[in-house]
Amino acid sequence: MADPYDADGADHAAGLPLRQFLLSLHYAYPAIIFAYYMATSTVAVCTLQTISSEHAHPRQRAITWSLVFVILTYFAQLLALGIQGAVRHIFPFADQDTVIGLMSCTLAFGVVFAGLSEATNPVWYPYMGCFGLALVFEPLLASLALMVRSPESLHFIAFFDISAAAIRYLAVILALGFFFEGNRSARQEKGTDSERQSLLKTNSHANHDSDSDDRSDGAQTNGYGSTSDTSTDSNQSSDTDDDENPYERRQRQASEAMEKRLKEKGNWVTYAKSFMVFFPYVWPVNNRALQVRVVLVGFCLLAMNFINFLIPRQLGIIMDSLSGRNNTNPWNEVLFFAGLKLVASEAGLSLLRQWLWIPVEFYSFGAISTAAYSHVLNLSSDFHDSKSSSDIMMAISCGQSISNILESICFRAAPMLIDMVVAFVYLSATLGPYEGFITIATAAVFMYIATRMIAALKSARRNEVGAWYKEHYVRQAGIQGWSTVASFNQIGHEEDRYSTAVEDRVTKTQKVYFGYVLAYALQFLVLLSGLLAGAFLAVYQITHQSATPGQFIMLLTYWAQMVSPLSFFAGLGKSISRDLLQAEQLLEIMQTKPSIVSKEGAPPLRFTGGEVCFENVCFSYDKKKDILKNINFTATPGMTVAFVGATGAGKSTILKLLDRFYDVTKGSVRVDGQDIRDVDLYSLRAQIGVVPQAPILFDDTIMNNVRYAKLTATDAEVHEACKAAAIHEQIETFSDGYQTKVGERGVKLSGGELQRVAIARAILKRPSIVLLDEATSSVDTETEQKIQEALQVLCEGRTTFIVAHRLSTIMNADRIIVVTGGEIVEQGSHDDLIRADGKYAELWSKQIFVKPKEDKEPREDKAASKGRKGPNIVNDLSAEATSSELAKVKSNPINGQANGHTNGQANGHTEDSDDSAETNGDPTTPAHKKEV
Ligand SMILES: Nc1ncnc2c1ncn2[C@@H]1O[C@H](COP(=O)(O)OP(=O)(O)OP(=O)(O)O)[C@@H](O)[C@H]1O
Repeated sequence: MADPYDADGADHAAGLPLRQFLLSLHYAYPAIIFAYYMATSTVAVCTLQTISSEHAHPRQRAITWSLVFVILTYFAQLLALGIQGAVRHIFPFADQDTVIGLMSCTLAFGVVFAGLSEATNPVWYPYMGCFGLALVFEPLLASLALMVRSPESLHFIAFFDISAAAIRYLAVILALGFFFEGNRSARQEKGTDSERQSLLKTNSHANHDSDSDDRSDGAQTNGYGSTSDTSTDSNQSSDTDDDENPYERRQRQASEAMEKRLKEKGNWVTYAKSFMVFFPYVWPVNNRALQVRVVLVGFCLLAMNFINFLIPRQLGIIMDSLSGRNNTNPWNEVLFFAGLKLVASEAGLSLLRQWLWIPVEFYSFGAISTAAYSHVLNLSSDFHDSKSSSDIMMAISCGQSISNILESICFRAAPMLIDMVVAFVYLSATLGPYEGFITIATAAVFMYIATRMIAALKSARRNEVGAWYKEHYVRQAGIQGWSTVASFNQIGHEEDRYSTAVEDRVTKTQKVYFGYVLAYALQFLVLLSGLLAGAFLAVYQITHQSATPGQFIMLLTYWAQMVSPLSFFAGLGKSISRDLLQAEQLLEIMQTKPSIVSKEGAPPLRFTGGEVCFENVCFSYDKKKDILKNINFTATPGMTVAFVGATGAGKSTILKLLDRFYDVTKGSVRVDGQDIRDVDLYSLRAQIGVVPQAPILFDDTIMNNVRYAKLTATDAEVHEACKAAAIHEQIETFSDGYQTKVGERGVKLSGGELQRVAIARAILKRPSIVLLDEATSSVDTETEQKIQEALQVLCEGRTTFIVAHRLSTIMNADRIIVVTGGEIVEQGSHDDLIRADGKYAELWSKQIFVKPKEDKEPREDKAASKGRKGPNIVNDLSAEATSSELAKVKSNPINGQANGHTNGQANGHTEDSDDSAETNGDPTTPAHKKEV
C-alpha cells in the first residue's frame, strides 16, 4: 500500500522507532478505550451498581455534548484527510494506521456515547475512565505525530490535525470538569434536598425509554421489569386494558423476585450461582455415557467452527484456481469444497451433533420437570394455599428455560463468537486492517441498531400480548359461560365483544409485525453498507494487485456467513432475560422449603386406640392474626367430637392441625400421647381418614378414585367400601358401572354421589381417626340420610371429629365443642349444653331441626340400631325427640322468645309451603310441622 508519508517526506530514518511507537499507539489507543469501557461497564452491571445508582448527574447533558465534540473532531480529521487525498489524488490518503486509528477512535467513543446517551443514572467510572485515558493518550499521540513529521510536511493538514487534537483535548478536560463540578454542586444541594423535596412523587424518568434496558430501568423506576414505567409505554398501553393479564402478572412477579434476590446476593455472579440448584438436572451427573456425549458435542462445535472458516477460504481458492492465479487443480478444489459442504450440512456434523445431543437434552428436560413436580408435591399446605395452581403449573413447565439458557450460551453464542472472531482476524490478515475495521464497525452498528429496535418494539409487543390474553379471555368466558350467555339472550353481545377483541389483537399484531419487518430492513441496510464498503475496498485492492478475485469471493462468503450470528447476538440479551425470568419462577419454587416435614429420624406413630389431645393450642396462618386461641380438649379413643360455631370460627382449622397440614404456633396436638410433630408424618396421615366438605375426585373411573385410598385394594374391596357408603347400587346403575369416568374434579357426579364416593374412599382406607368436614352439606334430605348411614359405618369405633353447621346431625355426639372467634366457649354433650343455656342453646333454638324420619324400619330394628354403639351421629330426629327437644328449649326463658319466633316462622311456612319447604336452612315437612 502506498505510504503518503513517503510522498510528504515525513518518515525519517532517525524517527523510525518513534514512528513504530506511534503506529502501535494508533491501534492500541482505541482498543484500550473500548476494552476499558466494556470491562468496567460489565463490572458495574454484574455488581449491580447500575441498579443502585439512583441519582442523576446534574451535568450529564453537558458531558454528553463534550463527548459529541470529541467524536466530531475525529470525523473532521478523517474528512480533512479525505479531502486532501481527493485534491492531491492520493489514495489511501494517509498512513493506514492513522486512518484506522481515527476511525477506531470514532467507533470506540461512539460506543461510549451510545452508552451515556441512553443511561438515566449512569455509573460514572466507565465514562470518566475513558476521558482519563484520553487525557493521557491524546497529548502523547499529538506530540508523537508532530515529532515524526519532517518540518516540510507541516502544511495545512498538520495544523488542522493539531487544532482538532487541541479542541478534542479541551472537550475531554471540559467533560471531566463538568463531572467534578456537578458532583460538588450535587453534594451541596443534597443538604437541602429534604427541605425542597416535593410531596408528590416526581416523574423524573418520564421520558426515559425503559425498553433500552429491561433490567436496570425497571429497577430504577417502578421496579425490575416494571410494565408501566415510561410515558411512551403508558401512552401506548392506555389504549389497551389497564388490567394486568396473567402473563404480565407472572412476569412482574418474577421480575420483582429477581430484583429482590439480585439485591440480596449483591451481584450477578452470586445470583447466577443460585441456579446451581439445577446443575444435577442439566448435567447428567450419574450418567457417564451422556457426559461423553456432551464432550463430543463440544468437539463437533469446534470442528464446525473450523469448517465455517474453511468454506469461504476454499471458495476463494477455487476462484483463483479458475482464474489461473494459483497452480491448483480446480477439480480437486471443487471436490474438496463439496466435501466441506457435506460435512457442514444437515447430513454431516449437524446430524452427528443432534444425534449426540438429543438424549442429553431430553434427560435434562425430563429431570427438571420430574424434580420440580416432586418438589411441589412435597411442599406444605401454606405454599399450596398461597399459590394459584396455574402459576405452579406454569413454573414447572419453565424447566426448559434453564437448558435453553445453557444451550444459547454454550452451543450457539460461543461457537458464533468464535466464527466471528476467526472471520475478523482472517479478513484483517488477508485483506488488511481496513477490511477488519469495516467488519467490526458494521458488526457494532448492526448490533446497536438491532438491540435498539428490539427494545423499541417491546411496548408494542407487550400490547400485543395483552390483546391476545383479552381475546383468549373473551372467548373462554363465552364458551364456559355458554348457558348464561344463551339464557340471557346475550349471544349477539358476546359475538360483538369477541370480534372487537380479535380486531384489537390483529391491529396490534400487525404493528409488531410491521415493526419487525422494518427492523430487519434497517439491519440489512447496515449490513449491505458494510458489505459494499468491504467490497469496494477489495475491488480497489484487486485492481492494485494487492488482493485476488478469490479473496473477493471469500469476503462475500464470510459476510453472508456473519448475518445469522449477528442477528442471534442482537436478540441474545432479550432471549436470555426472558429465559431467566422463567427460570426465576421455577427457582423460587425449588428454593421453597416444605414447612411441615418429619423430624430427622422421627419414629412412626404408635397407635394405641386413638386418643387425641389438644393442649393450649394457638395457631395463626400468617403469624399476625390469631385464628385459634388456647384450645384444650381431649377425645378418648372411639369418641365422637363435634365442632360447631359460626362460619370462620376456626373449626376446619382444628381438623387441619390434627392432620398436620399446619403446625401449631403454640401448645401441642397429641395422638395417643405422642406429639404429632415428633412422629413420622406419613405414619400419622396413614391413621387419619378425611371426608372434606368439597371432595376432589380425579378425572378417572369411580373404581380408580375409590381405590386411591389403598392402591393395592381388590375390586371386591372397593365394592365393599362402596356398599358401606351406600353408593354401590347407584354406581351399578351407571352405564359403565365402576368404570364410569367422573369428569374433572368429579363434575359428572351429583353432590350426594360425590360425597358418598369420598366416604367410600375413606372407608377403604380404614383409618383409625376420622375427620368429617361438613360431609353432609348441600345435599337433600334423602341423600343426607344415606350419607349419614354411610358415615355411621365409617366412624364406628373410631375417634371421630365432625365439623357441622346443622346441629341435628351432631346432637348425639359424645362431645360438642362450641368454637367462637378461635376459642372454645363451651363443651359437653347436647343435653349438658342445652341445660347450660349458653351459646349452643342459642344456636339450637335458632335452628328448626324438625325432619321426618320415614318410618320404613320396623320399630324393633330401630330399637336395635339405637342400642348399637355407633358413632353417635344423629341422622334424624324422631317426632318424639323433636317435641321433647323443643320443650326443653321452650322451657328456657331466653329461648321462649326465640322459639316463639321460630315457631311462628315454621308455622307460617306450614300454611303456605309444600313438602320440600325449608325453614331456617333445615328441611321440614308438613308431618312434623303438624306435630310442632
Ligand atoms: N389457608 C388459609 N390462610 C389464611 N387464612 C385462612 C386459611 N384458611 C382459613 N383461613 C382463615 O381462618 C379463619 C378460620 O377458618 P376456618 O376454615 O377454620 O373456619 P370454619 O370455622 O371452619 O368456617 P366454616 O364453617 O365457614 O368452614 C377464617 O377467618 C379464614 O379466613
